Amino acid sequence: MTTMLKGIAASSGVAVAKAYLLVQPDLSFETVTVENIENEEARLEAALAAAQSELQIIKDKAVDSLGEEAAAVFDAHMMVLADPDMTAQIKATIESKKVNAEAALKEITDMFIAIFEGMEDNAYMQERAADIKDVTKRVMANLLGVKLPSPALINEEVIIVAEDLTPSDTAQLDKKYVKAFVTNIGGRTSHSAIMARTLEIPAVLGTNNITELVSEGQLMAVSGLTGEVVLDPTPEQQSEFHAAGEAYAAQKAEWAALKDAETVTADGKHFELAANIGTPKDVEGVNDNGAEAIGLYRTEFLYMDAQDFPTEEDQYEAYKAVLEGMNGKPVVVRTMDIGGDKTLPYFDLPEEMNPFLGWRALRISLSNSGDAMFRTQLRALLRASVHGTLRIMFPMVALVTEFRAAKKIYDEEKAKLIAEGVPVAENIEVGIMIEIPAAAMLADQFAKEVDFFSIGTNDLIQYTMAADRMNEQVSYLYQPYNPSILRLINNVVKAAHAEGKWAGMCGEMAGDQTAVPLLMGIGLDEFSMSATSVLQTRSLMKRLDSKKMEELSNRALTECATMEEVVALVEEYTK
Ligand SMILES: C=C(OP(=O)(O)O)C(=O)O
Ligand SMILES: [Mg+2]
Repeated sequence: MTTMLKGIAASSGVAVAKAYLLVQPDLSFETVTVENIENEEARLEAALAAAQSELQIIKDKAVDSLGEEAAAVFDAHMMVLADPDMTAQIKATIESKKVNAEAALKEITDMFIAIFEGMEDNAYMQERAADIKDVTKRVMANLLGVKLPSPALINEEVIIVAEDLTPSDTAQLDKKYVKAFVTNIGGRTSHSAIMARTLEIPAVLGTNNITELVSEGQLMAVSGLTGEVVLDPTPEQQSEFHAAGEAYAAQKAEWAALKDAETVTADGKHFELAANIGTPKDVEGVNDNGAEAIGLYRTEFLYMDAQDFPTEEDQYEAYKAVLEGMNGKPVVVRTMDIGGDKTLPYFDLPEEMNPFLGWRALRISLSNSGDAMFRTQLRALLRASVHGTLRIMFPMVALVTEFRAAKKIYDEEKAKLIAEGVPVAENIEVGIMIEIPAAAMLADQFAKEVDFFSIGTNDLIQYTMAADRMNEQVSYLYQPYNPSILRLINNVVKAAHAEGKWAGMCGEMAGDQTAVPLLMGIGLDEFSMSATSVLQTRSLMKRLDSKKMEELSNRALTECATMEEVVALVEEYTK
């Protein structure tokens, strides 16, 4: 029977394909007495061999998409599988206890895990314990004949269904086969949504319970334009979704004609259209979509995709590649923003009640344990600065004194490099993100000391509304067009201009087609968004008159009490 549901439209595009459940299967089993020992040992051998070949394929794919170093973890897994001692002990247990392979596998691997985990001050052995756990799951799944989800093994067109997707899950999705994804949690500004837009994979998030409603292989139709998801669509519904997909493709082709056009309004005012990136690989998409700059390079992905802190040299290479790839166009690099929903396996972040209100981003960089990491990043950036137009930005600034402390460290590292005779570019702008209401309120004071602002609305909205950006139950409070948010933004832009500085925006609101007319009216200088939204925004700006948008924003700022009133006003002014 056809089921329809609605989630948050998080990445544009339409798809009709079979569901692929990326959820952990039930690996429970009964311990049974077996007579046929040989048969049990053969089952074990077969499961080990199947797990080995699955891992080989996963590893090969990971080498292609993430590089040798990041894929090395799978070598460790394959070594565990091939360990003759462990296999011998499992077989010995089957023989002596006359139990099924599942029970013997569990008994022996549990024993190894307990021994390794017990070596508390030996990080290497702790990691081996984690490897054994991972590998055991795969062998157990093969014994039980259930499928362990392995997105890297997908070789037909599917729609991924999951509770949530981590940035590294998302990075492994192959666009050739993954036609869309649908999740239980997350919203437009969650990192899975941002990655989906970068990869141009349609996505609907925050459906609450899609993982319970859909079964493996069930046909689904998904629209990342409207947030609609249909299970077992009728042939008519399938053709409707296909038609919507074609209309969207035609629209995209129209926008593509604006790739080399200037971003000017109908009355000739220029706005800078920039793109956000997560890795040097994304630069290609930035140029393909005709962006004029990179307004946010989220460097934390460099840290998240690594097995250990990235070295100064590794970072230098990444920053250089991005600067060179942009051919002299400005690149705003944000220093690392770890914490919140972004954790590092090799860095001990404390368990917190409220990670988004906790120890994250610049707060880590300015602490004793983050100091060395921060200085390494700044040195890599300063060294790379000669390869293009670099701007540096600090995330999560609440206090003027935090900016001063960060700037002092920056000045120290710059002076050291110059003393060492290392060339450093002369005019590197140093600015801050405005994503905490305290900084938005005090923008006039900050503006005297910083070179620029970039408003991070993803966080600014969640902190202003006290509504977690990942929690769909409070997503109704997550209101970019609420007059309170517009007033904060207006305060920031006007404060910057009063000091002769520029103000941009790198939160997802900058590419939101309802927000853009308001932001143009407020006088935002730079709009940085998913690369895939740039051309659509250029097309919108070309149609609009800047003076009329000023009138619109003034009215929204002074007359409106609710988001709905603002939206109605935008509709009236952009018809
Ligand atoms: C751009 C932002 O940063 P992130 O989404 O990485 O938190 C923001 O908060 O708006
Ligand atoms: Mg942020």
